[in-house]
Amino acid sequence: MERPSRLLLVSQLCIRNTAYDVSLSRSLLTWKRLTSSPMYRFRPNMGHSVPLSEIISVRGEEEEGGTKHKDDSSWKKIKDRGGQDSRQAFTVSYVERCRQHRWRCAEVTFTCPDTELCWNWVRSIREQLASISGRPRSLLVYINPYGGKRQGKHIYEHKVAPLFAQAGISTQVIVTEYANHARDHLRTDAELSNFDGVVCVGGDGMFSEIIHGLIWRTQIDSGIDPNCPDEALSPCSLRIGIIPAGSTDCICFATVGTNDPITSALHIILGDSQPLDVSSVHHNNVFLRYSVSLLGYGFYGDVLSDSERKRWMGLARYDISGAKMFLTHHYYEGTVSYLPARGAVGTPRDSSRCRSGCAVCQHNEEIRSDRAVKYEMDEASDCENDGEWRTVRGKFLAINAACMSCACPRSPKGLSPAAHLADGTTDLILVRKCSRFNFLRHLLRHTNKDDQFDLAFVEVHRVVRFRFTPRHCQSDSDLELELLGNSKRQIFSQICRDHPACGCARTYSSWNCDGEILTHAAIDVRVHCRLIKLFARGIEEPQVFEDLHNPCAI
Ligand SMILES: CCCCCCCCCCCCC/C=C/[C@@H](O)[C@H](COP(=O)(O)O)NC(C)=O
Ligand SMILES: Nc1ncnc2c1ncn2[C@@H]1O[C@H](COP(=O)(O)OP(=O)(O)O)[C@@H](O)[C@H]1O
Ligand SMILES: [Ca+2]
Repeated sequence: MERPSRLLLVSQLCIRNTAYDVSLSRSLLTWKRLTSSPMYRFRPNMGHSVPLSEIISVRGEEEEGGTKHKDDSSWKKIKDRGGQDSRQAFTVSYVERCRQHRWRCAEVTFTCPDTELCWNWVRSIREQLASISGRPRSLLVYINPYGGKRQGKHIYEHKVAPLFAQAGISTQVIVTEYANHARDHLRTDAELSNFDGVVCVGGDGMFSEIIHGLIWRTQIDSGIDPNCPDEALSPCSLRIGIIPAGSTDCICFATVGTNDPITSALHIILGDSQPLDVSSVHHNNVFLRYSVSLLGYGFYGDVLSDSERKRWMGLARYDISGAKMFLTHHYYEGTVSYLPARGAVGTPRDSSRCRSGCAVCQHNEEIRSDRAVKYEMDEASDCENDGEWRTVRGKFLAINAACMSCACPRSPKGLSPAAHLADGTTDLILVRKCSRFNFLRHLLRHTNKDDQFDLAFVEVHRVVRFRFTPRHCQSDSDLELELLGNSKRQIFSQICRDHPACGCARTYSSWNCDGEILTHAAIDVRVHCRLIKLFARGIEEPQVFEDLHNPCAI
């Protein structure tokens, strides 16, 4: 156990009638059983340490007749059951790590011999907590009541709000009334200076609304034109917390390691910060959307278009549409050009993964800033100036770009398992036309340990920018999917009905952009390194929590 340096307080206090040596330093709260009791003499005395940075709150507490009366503000002398001795108690709530990256709120209650000492402990711990920088005091919360299983409001009220209250965080809560309510509120109405962060209760689609509002607002406030694909965008200063309450929730899963509202709430309370790359998507120099997870044309675009019509089925819609699109086996012709990430450490085939405090992300960030200083250029465009565009033409079943791993419960390692959250690159995955059997092999490898890229018809490139032009668009890039409209779609679906499960070429698919359908097939995508920040820390390596002592050992 780390020996706390410069102790602020040391006392003998009791936990459940057992005496402990308790100490507080600037970084740790430690309690260790006194060994004088004959009962414990021969048992190992490990002690227990909680980093100050993982303490949620401390509160004064009265213990009377076995029932506890919480009292945050005032301190009263209380009597024990016999009515003779006076005792005071305080309770510390802290983060406890459970299996599979889940966090829980654990509590330990210390009883003190006198009021003065007890008060001293509470005051000292509170002072240390107040000196931790980066913890939010005030949050703007958006709840999508219709996301996922429609549990957003319930999840927030029952699992999250009590924790925020306990941590002394004030909130303004907005339950959205229509799609894009949160986006539009953030763009124009929200008084952002009142808040230390924004909380999104919903799925990937809701998160997408939040980042669209926040990024847009930040650019307008900084005098940057978000429509220009070559502009270096200004990073958003407010962090975003995700309380998962949607269908896939891959952004939460890939940045925290689990989809659990309590774990997410605790990351927000501790004030974690995880920067995230964002891709901007343009069509003919007109801004379409931002993406942080999956940009998918072909298979994933078709699955999303089809599943939107089946929303009433709930979460099963992705399975039904997935199976249908797999059988339909459409492929699409087009040209992909991309700018490889040069000078960046890491490749999409690495066996190492982006984890909390990722060295690859940090290294690439340093390279970017060094270059920017050296060549006096903006950081976002430096990779592009010395790069060489490459072009791939062909028939594709799927074209996917993953700015992050896109891990989710359905695919725990994700679409691109070695992708990084904040390295300024996206992994461009090209799945060429192949047999259904081979495509199934590729898809199934998303769900097991085998490498989904180790197949002759799959290629993957780590890029900073790419463009896609569908074949029939090549001479007429203005063609809009929307204008294609129903007439052409009907012709194609007629053809497909005439040839069931034909595996035929369709002219256009659509792009699935973080769960939203894009209106154009020809797009220009550019990665903006660390444009936003989340209240998260990336997925922790397992040994981080194995090293920490388990309170159950007390
Ligand atoms: C035959 C077996 C096939 C298994 C294939 C498993 C691959 C799963 C890869 C999923 C990648 C998910 C990327 C996240 C996408 C979300 O933005 C989007 C929208 O999520 P939301 O509904 O808003 O939570 N969900 C989907 C399925 O397109
Ligand atoms: N009040 C609302 N009514 C209808 N749709 C909404 C509302 N608030 C948000 N939305 C939209 O609902 C869509 C799905 O939300 P999301 O929370 O991502 O759930 P899911 O993961 O189930 O798709 C998003 O595109 C979002 O814009
Ligand atoms: Ca990335």
